[in-house]
Amino acid sequence: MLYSLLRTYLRPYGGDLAGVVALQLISTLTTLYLPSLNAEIIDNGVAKGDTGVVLSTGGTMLLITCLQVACSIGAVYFGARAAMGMGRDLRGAVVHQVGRFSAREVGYFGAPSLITRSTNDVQQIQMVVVISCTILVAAPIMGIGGIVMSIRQSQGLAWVLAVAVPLLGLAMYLVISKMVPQFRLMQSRIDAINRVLREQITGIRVVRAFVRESHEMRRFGAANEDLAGTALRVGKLMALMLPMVMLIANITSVAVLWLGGHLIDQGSMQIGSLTAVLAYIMQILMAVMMVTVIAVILPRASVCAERLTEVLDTEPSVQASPKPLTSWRERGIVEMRGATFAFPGAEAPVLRNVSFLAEPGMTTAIIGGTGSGKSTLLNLIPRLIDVSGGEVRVGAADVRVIDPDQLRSSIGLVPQKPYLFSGTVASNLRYGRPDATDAQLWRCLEIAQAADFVRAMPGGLESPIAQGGATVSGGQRQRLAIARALVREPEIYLFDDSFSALDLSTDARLRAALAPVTRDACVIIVAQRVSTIIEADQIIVLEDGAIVGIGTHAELVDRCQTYAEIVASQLAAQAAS
Ligand SMILES: Nc1ncnc2c1ncn2[C@@H]1O[C@H](COP(=O)(O)OP(=O)(O)OP(=O)(O)O)[C@@H](O)[C@H]1O
Repeated sequence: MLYSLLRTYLRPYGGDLAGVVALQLISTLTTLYLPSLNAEIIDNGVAKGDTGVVLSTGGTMLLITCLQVACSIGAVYFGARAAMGMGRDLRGAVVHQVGRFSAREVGYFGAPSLITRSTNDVQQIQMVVVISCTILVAAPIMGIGGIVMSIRQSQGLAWVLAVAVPLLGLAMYLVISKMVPQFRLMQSRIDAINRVLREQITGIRVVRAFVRESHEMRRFGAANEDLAGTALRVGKLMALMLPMVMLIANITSVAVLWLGGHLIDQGSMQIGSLTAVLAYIMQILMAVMMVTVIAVILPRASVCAERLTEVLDTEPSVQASPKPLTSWRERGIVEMRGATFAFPGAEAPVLRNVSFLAEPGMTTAIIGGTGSGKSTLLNLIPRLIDVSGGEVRVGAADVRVIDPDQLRSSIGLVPQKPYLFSGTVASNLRYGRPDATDAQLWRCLEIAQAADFVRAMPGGLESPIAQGGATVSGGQRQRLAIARALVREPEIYLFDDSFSALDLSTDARLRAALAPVTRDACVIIVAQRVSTIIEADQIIVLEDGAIVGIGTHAELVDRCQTYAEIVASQLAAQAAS
């Protein structure tokens, strides 16, 4: 998976990668050439007292070193450019794909995991590319070249290499084979600690309110200990690697010196060749070390590639039609015909055979117990989810054949948990209509009963809003979200329990102000309070995902037992208070 991901996303950077290969090739070959020149200085310059050879060969070495440095810098530059470009493209592709997901896919992966995947996981893959660009070319050339060059210098010492290289390879294999499972474990430990931390930060008020700080500290402590323990095991294995390499390198050097000394004594080898062989041995061992670095980071990157491919290969369940309708008649009519919806894997459908018609100029209210499917029903209209059976129509067309952007721009949705973005009051209100004037914003704030508190804010329309709307109260957030939907002037308004955080008098004033503005629009209101919907043209009563009553308040009180019970329970509650 890592390979196919890299092949796809590195393709546009073929030129940069070719540059890396060429420059690394030159850099590594020059590194290999230097010990031979050093041998030349010792054997033909120092040993024979020829200063000319020392100076001219030394000068050549200096030039070659400069070339090597220039090539290494160039290789790092091109490698980083390819890796960063690939990372940017991959991150962009993942975020674009997540943008196409419906609530179903987002729910399946979970928001925290999608964020980790598009940031940390992409970073791991980027790191593999950066390191591979340096190592994958250099290591084989340095390793094989080092062996060839040292045999060229002295065949008598070749068998030392024949023992040392496999021995080092075996030692590395043993350490890495212990390390790989620890790395996999570490990735899941990082996931676990992220999960605990996110939960604790998001739910901090609940933790404090229920005095569960010490329990949560213990929970975090356990996750922290797990991660630290795994990291320590990996660290110990890593710490073992360098001394092990140095031990094998030093034993090899001693063997080469001992054998080389004998060969020099016999006159079959020169002292310069011996120093060159020693340098090549170090280079060969370096090459083996480099390969092990790749072997260490690959498993982690493979896990990340699997996670990213899973996101990229997931087909969104809500897809635009191949030939989407961009204009359709009667944009303000909402109709459901036998609409059924089941969450994936769920045994029973959440909505069953729901049919109704909501027309422009009409207010349709939906009421029902908790979990009866009210929000799910509303989410079907802007295609945040798609029906499992039946049909949802807006105007003359099935929502599945309408261009999703066009469909959604005809709808003003106020979700049950309204979300405000970091910015200002004005930037949030203009979210669905960037060209709205200040006067229009104030008008919508007046209708949403939000003008007074916005006026009281130090900056008015330009007052800052924190991420998620954390700096305003629940009721204020709800009213700003209502104003945001009004600014759009859509044909269809969907209010998902949008008046629940308002007191009764604000609720009544808001509905009174809303009536003239939404006169020609189709309004669908999900509500808990009967008082909010008492004047609706039609009320739909939902129970366990099915419609059990449909009509006006007066009709339903007589005809629908579920509705009559809701009314009775709320009247009793009012009387008690
Ligand atoms: N992502 C999900 N996966 C599985 N089941 C879900 C999911 N979201 C909601 N449900 C289930 O679907 C049912 C209907 O949920 P929905 O949010 O539509 O109810 P609701 O009538 O709006 O409730 P409330 O009045 O509490 O907001 C509930 O039983 C809920 O448990």
